[in-house]
Amino acid sequence: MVKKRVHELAKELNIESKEIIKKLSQMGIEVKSHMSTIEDKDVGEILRQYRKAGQADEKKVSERTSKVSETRGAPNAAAPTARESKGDLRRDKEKNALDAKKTDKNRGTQSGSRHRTDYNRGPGLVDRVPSRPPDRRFQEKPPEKQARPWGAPKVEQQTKPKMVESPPERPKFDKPQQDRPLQEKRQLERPLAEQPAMPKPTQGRTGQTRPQGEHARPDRPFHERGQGQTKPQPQGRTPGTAPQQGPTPRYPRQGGPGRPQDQRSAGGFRPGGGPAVTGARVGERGAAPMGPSDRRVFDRGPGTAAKPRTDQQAIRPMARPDDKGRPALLQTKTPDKQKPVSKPGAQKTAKGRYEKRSAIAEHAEGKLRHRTGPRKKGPAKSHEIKPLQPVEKKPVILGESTTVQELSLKMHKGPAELIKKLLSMGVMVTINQEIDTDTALILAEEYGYEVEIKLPVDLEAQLMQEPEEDSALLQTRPCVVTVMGHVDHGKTSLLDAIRETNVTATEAGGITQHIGAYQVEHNGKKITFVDTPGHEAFTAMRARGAQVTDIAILVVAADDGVMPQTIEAINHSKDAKVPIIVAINKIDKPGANPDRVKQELTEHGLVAEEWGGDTICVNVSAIKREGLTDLLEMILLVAEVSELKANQNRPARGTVIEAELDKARGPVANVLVQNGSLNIGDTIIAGAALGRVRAMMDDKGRRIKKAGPSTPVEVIGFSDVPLAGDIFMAVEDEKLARTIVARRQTKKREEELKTTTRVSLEDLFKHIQEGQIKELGIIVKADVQGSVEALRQALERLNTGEVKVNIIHGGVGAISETDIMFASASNAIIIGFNVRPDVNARKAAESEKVDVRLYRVIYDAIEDVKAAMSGLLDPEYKEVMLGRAEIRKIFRASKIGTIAGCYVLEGKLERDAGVRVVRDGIVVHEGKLDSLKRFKDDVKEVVQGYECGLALEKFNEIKEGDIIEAFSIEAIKRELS
Ligand SMILES: Nc1nc2c(ncn2[C@@H]2O[C@H](COP(=O)(O)OP(=O)(O)OP(=O)(O)O)[C@@H](O)[C@H]2O)c(=O)[nH]1
Repeated sequence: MVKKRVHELAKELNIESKEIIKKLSQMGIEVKSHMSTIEDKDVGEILRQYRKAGQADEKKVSERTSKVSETRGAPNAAAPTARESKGDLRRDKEKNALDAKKTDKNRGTQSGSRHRTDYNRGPGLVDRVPSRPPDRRFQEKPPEKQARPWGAPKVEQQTKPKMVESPPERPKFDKPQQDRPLQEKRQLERPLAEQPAMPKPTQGRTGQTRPQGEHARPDRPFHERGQGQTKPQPQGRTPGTAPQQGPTPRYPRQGGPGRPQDQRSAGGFRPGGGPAVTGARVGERGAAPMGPSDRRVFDRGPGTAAKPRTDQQAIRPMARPDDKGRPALLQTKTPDKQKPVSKPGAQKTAKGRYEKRSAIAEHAEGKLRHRTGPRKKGPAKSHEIKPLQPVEKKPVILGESTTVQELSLKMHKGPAELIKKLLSMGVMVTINQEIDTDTALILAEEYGYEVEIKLPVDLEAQLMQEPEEDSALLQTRPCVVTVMGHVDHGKTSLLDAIRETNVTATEAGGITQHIGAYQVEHNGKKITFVDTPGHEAFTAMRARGAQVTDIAILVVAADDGVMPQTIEAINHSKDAKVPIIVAINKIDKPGANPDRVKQELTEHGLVAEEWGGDTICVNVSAIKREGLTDLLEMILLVAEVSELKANQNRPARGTVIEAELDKARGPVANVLVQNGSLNIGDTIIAGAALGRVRAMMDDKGRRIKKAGPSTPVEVIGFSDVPLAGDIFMAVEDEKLARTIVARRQTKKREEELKTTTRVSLEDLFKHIQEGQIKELGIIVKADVQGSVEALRQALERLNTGEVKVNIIHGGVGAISETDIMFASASNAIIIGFNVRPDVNARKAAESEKVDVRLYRVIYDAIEDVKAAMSGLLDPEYKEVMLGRAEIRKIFRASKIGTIAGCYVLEGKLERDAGVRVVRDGIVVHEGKLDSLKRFKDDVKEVVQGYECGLALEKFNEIKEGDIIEAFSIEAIKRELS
């Protein structure tokens, strides 16, 4: 017969092998391990001892279960007493073990064996396993770990009332159902974090042999000690217990972590599983194998009187906003005294959490709701999910101008999208190109943006702003007189006569070519005269905002009468609201007729005083110096009536009359100080020129240190040459002046780029239509003088009523850089016949944007000009220069012909390009390439810096030094004019 091993016997007895070993040791039998064999007699002895103990257990269990049945008023169908079969020892033992575990579990112990159950039962059983102490691991666990699982029957509590230390409090567990709401309410009033997941053991500890005070720590609250276990659970909880970490299980688990599997199975409840021992009892109440929801029903049933509060703890309802209408039991409101550890605002936080969940849920469903009531303050506020608000487009703030990129950032649109949009609007821009405010405004409005235009602070206006004058500081100033009139009516002669100087003699050709300003004194009063070459300068000055003159002297030759420029001068003076004094000059001449002049003036709104009008007319003779005094007196009279005053104790301000660049002195400006005083050392600004007054000369060339109002002076010290008509001023803030000058220079360059319109045959008709061009200047260059003359005559015959052809220059030879510069200065085009521009001329033509037309047939040149003047020029094809090569060596081959060894000077030569042979600027041949080689290989192209060999189609008369020009003809799109 095979001997039993230790573990086999232990398994048979459902105990641990260790206990068998210990038992054998007590019997004086030493075994090494659980695999050791045991003699049959020893096995019999052990079995005998355990059977004896098992019978005692059965008896006790039977007694307990009977009492439970009596207490619950239900038949004890599953009582162990029903089992009479002594042969089924193992099942009996298991049953006893299960009952024992239930008891232990309620005590808070984790005894998994019958042995331990026996150990707790009394001294009589301890002797059997004296060496095994109680398992402290489970007793020392936190209360949550020792809690009785939900659903565990309270049979032991009922069957062992003698173990309860405070019997009078027991009825609390046996309260009828109507008392439970209060209990549940207390349970719910407790913050979730305070509530342990499991009920604390109450009965279990009382059933232990260990003295009550053993586990009770003096520093712990009373209810955590042994005495506290007799109290109802809600009150027996520890205020201030550490908040439970992690989510609270809705239902207590039957077998928590660390619990032996056997105990779990013996817990009396198997969710979804077959009924265990206590499951049978559940079934007695009409409950089938239950799920979690069933458990709650079960625990709240009438038959669960002994059940304390586990269900409320497990299925504690969450705080809900609709608690108001719910029974008090389910409401979450808690009196302050019932929540000793609840933090201020905890209730709101819980609510806020709920609201957050609700908001998330609503958001997920796309049902964003709008809060109608006032928003509650508190911690929950930060957790709320606000409903999405429609994105509001902020107004686009525009400045003076903006780039496409800046606008795209402001409008949150892609630059490409804006460029595309602008293109559809007919505006072709790049990403970094500036667009004006109007365009930006339209574009922003296209995308539904509001636009705010905030122009930067206008420093210019700030500078130009005239300070308010204190009338007490104003003093009478000399009047400024401008002399105007038709050509050769004697303006300069009259001034000469007045100044008693002879300026005319110094003028080249006797024609006034610059603006002069002079000051004379008559009867102790100064008069400043400004001589102008004509009305255009006058107009230009006014266009720049300069109201230079106080009185206009209109010179009309008595023998000539009112002429076109006289009329223009009248109109300008009227437009400037300047009083006019008519000087009828040359009265000494035999044909002089002042009355006819007065008559003619009346036709233009100037009626002489003697004829009942208000126009002063003075008969003068500049040559004979007659009537000059009368004229001066009339000037002073008008000035007096005008009450011309100025403050000479303020920074100077005036107008640039003329300016030039002197080789020795640098920029020199003739300025008229109109207000304030200009001093040496003053920082001055005029247009885009900045400077500091280094020296000043009066109209007689004398150095002065100060120039008061209405004083013409020559100023040295400008950094650049200002323009005639620019307003100049002395500024105290040099930094501001520099900033403004920099801006003006930038603006000036931009305007120059915008307004520079070079005439070309392509847009000639457009300019003619716009009235910008009334004369077409042409420079003719040809290979021979005969061609020049032929072209000149042919072109000059093309004059029409709208435009006149003016051959400003004609010559023989290649087109030079000088020709280009001349054409640029005259805004003319260049027509080349059988000639080519040299390298410098080509570069100059590109930079100066001079239109250079090259022809080999005179007729073509004439037809082009004719078509351009009539708007019929067909610019469908345009020659594009590809490159130039110089012939450096000539090779002659009998089969091929003449081969040119070339060096590509610029660009490239292409095999299929058109070529032109240019010798000394003269085109000697135009045709195509026959071959293009690099060494022995045919190539498609040869670029700059490389040598090549080429042969021309049907042309062998090439020479070393000839230039081969390669070109292509490109079709260009005709634009509608
Ligand atoms: N007989 C006579 N000749 C005069 C008189 N005044 C000017 N002249 C002559 O007229 C011609 C033109 O005189 P200017 O003083 O140059 O005339 P202007 O109006 O200044 O001419 P621009 O400067 O070209 O506009 C000169 O030959 C003068 O000698 C005059 O009172 N009598």
